[in-house]
Amino acid sequence: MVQKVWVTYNQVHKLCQDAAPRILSDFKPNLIIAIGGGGYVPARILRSFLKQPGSPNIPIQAIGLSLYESLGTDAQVEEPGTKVTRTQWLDLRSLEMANLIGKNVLIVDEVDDTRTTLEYAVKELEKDVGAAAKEAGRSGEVVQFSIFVLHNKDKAKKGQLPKSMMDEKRYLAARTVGDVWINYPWEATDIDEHDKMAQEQTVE
Ligand SMILES: O=P(O)(O)OC[C@H]1O[C@H](OP(=O)(O)OP(=O)(O)O)[C@H](O)[C@@H]1O
Ligand SMILES: Nc1nc2[nH]cnc2c(=O)[nH]1
Repeated sequence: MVQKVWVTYNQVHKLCQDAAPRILSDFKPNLIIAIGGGGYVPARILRSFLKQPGSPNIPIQAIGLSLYESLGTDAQVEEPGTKVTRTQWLDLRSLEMANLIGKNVLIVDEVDDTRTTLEYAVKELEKDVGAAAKEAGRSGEVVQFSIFVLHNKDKAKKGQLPKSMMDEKRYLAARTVGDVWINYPWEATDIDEHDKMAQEQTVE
């Protein structure tokens, strides 16, 4: 049986707060792309910590990717699917997205498990953004992608991220954990029970 851990809203908030200075100094994002559903709440919290006086908020765009589904008898632990499903994508022909060419984009998700989702997101975004830049006659200008996740599971990964991203340390996990199942607060149907489980557990 896989070990389960419970993470509270306050813990998520503080993980975003702790990571923000490093994201601001090293990644300097012009745009956040949240991978839904799990990336939405961390992305929104992070935006408040990335706000600089005198500068506008960093915009958040969303992509919807789904790999896991509830299949087994244990409703709390989901099984990985075999392929990533796109439920929402960016409109790269919009004016706002064209403005992104040559800028820094921070991809946000809550958890890096097998890395399948992040590999898919980075590959597909690089491909689409590259094509948009070419179309705009600006192929020389790349979009620099970086990644922020709340939790990275320390395990053999099925997906790979670009070597340059890892070498240049454009990947940040607020916490590295073992191969446990993390229950996030936004998945809870009874938040008081969720918080109770979080309080009673022995692991942080
Ligand atoms: O590293 P991986 O093994 O790819 O797993 C991580 C992904 O799995 C979860 O998404 P899920 O497919 O459950 O969709 P959801 O965010 O809408 O719940 C999570 O939000 C990540 O996107
Ligand atoms: N909630 C949740 N979703 C996941 N998707 C992949 N791993 C996890 C996990 O540990 N918790």
